[in-house]
Amino acid sequence: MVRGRISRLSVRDVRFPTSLGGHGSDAMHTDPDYSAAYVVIETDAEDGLKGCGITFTLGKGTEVDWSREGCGAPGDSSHPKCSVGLVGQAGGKACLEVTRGHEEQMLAQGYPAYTTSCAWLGYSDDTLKQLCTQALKDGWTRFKVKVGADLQDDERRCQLIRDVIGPEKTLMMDANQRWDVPEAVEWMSKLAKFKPLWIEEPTSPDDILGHATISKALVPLGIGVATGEQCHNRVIFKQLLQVKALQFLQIDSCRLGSINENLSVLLMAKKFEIPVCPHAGGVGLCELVQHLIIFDYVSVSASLKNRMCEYVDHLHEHFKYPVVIQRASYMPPKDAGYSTEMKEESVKKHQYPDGEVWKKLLAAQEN
Ligand SMILES: C[C@H](O)[C@@H](O)[C@@H](O)[C@H](O)C(=O)O
Ligand SMILES: [Mg+2]
Repeated sequence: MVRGRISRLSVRDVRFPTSLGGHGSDAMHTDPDYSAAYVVIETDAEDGLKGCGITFTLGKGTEVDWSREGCGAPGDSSHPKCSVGLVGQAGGKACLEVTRGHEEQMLAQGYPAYTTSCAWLGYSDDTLKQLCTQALKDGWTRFKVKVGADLQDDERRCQLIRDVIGPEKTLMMDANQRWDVPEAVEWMSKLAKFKPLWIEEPTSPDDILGHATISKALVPLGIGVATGEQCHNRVIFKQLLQVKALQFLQIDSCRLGSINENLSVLLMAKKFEIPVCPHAGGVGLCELVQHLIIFDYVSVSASLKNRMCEYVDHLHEHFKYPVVIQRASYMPPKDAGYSTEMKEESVKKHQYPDGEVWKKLLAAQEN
């Protein structure tokens, strides 16, 4: 049923200076400022029905998305590191069939997560050690480390992490597209001793056959290939699945334009029996993707084997309905909608370049 007509649309450039602390840094993106074009569509409906959307970027990309979304055509994102998610906030629960037992299990235990927050590439060894130690204490058992810029550094950092977390905990590696195909195989042969479960984005995300070659070469080493955070539609995923290019499929709630596109990928993954381990982090990606992955468990995959959702411990405080993590798991959100809405106060403060935070930072840069 249609309620109300669109009465106002706003697009704002919201940026968080994450580069100052090295948060989010990897072999490809050395100083990201986690940012978003934040869209709110208001209606004249009496109950104040509105829709909120985010396009995650690493800073400057917001300008591109800002102009595109301003034209009312979100959904396609083809430049590095930008994701689009736009959805009504007033919907109820997803109206698809659920399996009651699994729903109850989720409500009690949550969906298993892994953390990327301990081992960004720009963190010092001390920070790495300290964050891994703390994460272990907090109950985390699965960790992801950024690799790919310098082999010696990678070896030292991975050793350091294994020393803290021990041989049994799960370790994943993420190269953020840094290598070509032979280089990926060679590099991972050197890092195999640290027993990674997967290597993520070993090469260009568009190189479907390249991923297949890497997958095949790494099977004897017991390392899977994970990819998907840059895949913008179901056709790319279809081909990755068809040529056995991945062992772990990483949907991104915003990069794949629309919930429907995400759902079709979840269904394909089920058909090919490949576990979905969503990409998250950035600005609001954890908030959004938790809905999709819990739906996947309850209504599609019905399995937790080899499955976990990424968690990144930044910027949740700016969201009206932030994720709830307990015992290293995502607890199912209880509010209606897609958890996309940001706090107005945060948006105002971080608006670029006029928000309070940026005014100060830009003034300091000039002096
Ligand atoms: C630039 C970003 O922080 C990426 O490093 C991040 O999204 C990453 O690829 C991830 O898998 O979490
Ligand atoms: Mg990644």
